[in-house]
Formats: sequence, structure tokens, C-alpha cells
Amino acid sequence: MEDLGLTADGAPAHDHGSLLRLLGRRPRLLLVDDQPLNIQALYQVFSADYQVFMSTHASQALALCRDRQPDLLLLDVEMPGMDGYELCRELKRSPDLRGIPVIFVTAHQDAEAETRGLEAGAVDFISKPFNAGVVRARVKAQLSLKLQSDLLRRLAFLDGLTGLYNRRHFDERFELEFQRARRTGAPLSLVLADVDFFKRYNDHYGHLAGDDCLRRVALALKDCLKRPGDLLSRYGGEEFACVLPETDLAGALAVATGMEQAVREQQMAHAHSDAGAEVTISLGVACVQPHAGIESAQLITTADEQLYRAKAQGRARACAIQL
Ligand SMILES: Nc1nc2c(ncn2[C@@H]2O[C@H](COP(=O)(O)OP(=O)(O)OP(=O)(O)O)[C@@H](O)[C@H]2O)c(=O)[nH]1
Repeated sequence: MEDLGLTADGAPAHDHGSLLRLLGRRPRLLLVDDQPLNIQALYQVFSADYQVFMSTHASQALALCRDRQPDLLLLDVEMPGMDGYELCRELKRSPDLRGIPVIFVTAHQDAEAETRGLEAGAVDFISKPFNAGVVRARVKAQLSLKLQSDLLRRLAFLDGLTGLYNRRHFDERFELEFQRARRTGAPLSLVLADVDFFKRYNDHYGHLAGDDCLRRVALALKDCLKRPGDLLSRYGGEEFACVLPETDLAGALAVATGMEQAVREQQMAHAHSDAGAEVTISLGVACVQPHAGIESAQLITTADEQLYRAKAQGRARACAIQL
């Protein structure tokens, strides 16, 4: 199961080591200074622990931010063309880039320059000539804050039990995919899956075993998805939703059938199911080629009706319909 970055007491990880472990790669640092010698000095401080990118022009640095998504920016103030303040303001205006913390490293020592930098959106201000230990410690402190805020943002969209995306994220992405499909004319499919006789499972095996069962179902479902655009989420208690962009009815039904099989193959004993000796799921599939006269909610209602039909027909199966 995916590491959600939670400590034993359920709080998000906050120490630098755990945050780096969760990041799973070396942090990316962008150095921007029009003087190559200054860049070189900073490079020597950071190259052992960071993946370092360098730029001597603010406009080039902006493009690098888009391409490489650095975790932190060390920025000089004085540069020909766009200066550091402007670059910082530009970053903070961009929804995709404003999360990158900026630290100014500058020969300016006065409070006015520092205030300007902080007002432009920087998180810290270091005067040159710098002390290597101090710069390293300040970068580490700001990087920890940035990684922790990334982690919190991620957790806000994840389900704590299964590690899948939660309902909130599903709602957002589903609407987005629906609008995208309406623009492109591509088919969009939705699969709703529900564990059969799960109340009886909980009653017989206990709630903790029920939780384990949901985790295993989640993993089995996840393994059935191969395309990067597919989105699986925990939709409700024992219900899962899967959005399949650019997927027609036949494709979606194939995915749903694979999911039904994958869960059955887990062979989790269910002594009180009328659908078999093991845990099974029922699935409802709906596909639409969105057009002006149709709302996203209709796709959900229709998939739900198909799920109901699968339950009524004896469970452990998928029912599908084209809208
Ligand atoms: N262990 C556990 N149980 C949950 C969780 N969320 C929902 N449930 C339980 O899931 C059960 C769902 O029961 P029902 O909606 O009656 O459906 P069902 O028993 O699966 O029956 P059918 O859907 O008709 O096959 C309820 O008992 C909920 O308490 C959870 O996070 N963990």
C-alpha cells in the first residue's frame, strides 16, 4: 500500500529525513545569478545533496521552473533584463509555480531591499558574502516547510484507509474530464464498484477485518488500471468509482469485468455472502459522448442504476449501458 507519509499517531511526517524519504528523489534546487562565479560557489555548497540547475537569466529561469519544477529557488536580485524581484513576482502570479519557495541571495544588506524581496513573495533573504553553513541550514528549513505543505495538499485528496483518491478529488477530476470530453468529443466512461454483502462481512469478521478487506479490494482494483489518465477513487464506504477518459463502452466493460475477476481472485473468505464463498464486487458501467444537452450528474446516476441492476441480477457481475 502507498506510503501516505503519516506517522504512527496518524500525523503527517514533519522531520526532514522522513520528508526526503517520501519525496523519493534528491530535492531540486535552481540557482539564478548573472555572475557564473556566484553560481559556482553555491553549486559547491549544494551539489552533494541536491539536484542543482543553474541559470544566468531570469527569463530562462522561468522556463526552467516550468520544465524542471524545482523545490526551491536561490535568486540574485540584480540581473540585466528582468531582475530578481520581477522574476519572484512572476512566479507568485503563476498558479503552477507559486508553490516554489524563493530565497534571495544578494549583496544588498539594507532593510529596504530585504523588505522588497519579502513583499515580492520570497520566504527568506541571505546577504552576500554568505556563510556556507548558514545558507545550507536556511535552505534545509525552507525545503522542509515546502515538502510538508506538498504532503498536506496531497493528503487532502487521499482516502486515509485505502490510499486511493478520495471523493473530493473524484468530484473535481470527474467534472474536469467531463468538460474535456465535451470539448474533444471523446467517449468518457464511469465504473462504480461496490463490495457485495459487506455489512454481513463486517458483522461476521469485525470492522477491522472489514477495513483490511477494503484495502485489498482497493489494491486489486488499482492493479487493473493501466492508463495514466484513469482515475480510481474511494467513492463512499465500500464503494469505488473509476473514471476512464477516452474509453468506449466495450473498453470500460472489459476493465470492469477484469476488476470483478481481480477481486474474486483475492480469495478472501466471505462465509455469509449469497454471491459465493469469497468476497465479490458488483459493478455498474456507463459511457457517454458528452454533448451540450447532457450533464455530468447523469453519467453518475446511470452508472449507479447499472450497479443496482448488477446487484439485482445476483451480484458478482458488471452491467453496462451507453448513454
Ligand atoms: N469496515 C468498514 N466497513 C465500512 C466502511 N465504510 C462502510 N462500511 C460498511 O459497509 C456496509 C455497507 O452495507 P450495505 O450498504 O447495506 O451494503 P452491503 O451489505 O454491501 O450489501 P449489497 O451492497 O446489497 O451487496 C455497512 O455495514 C457499512 O458500515 C469502512 O470504512 N470500513
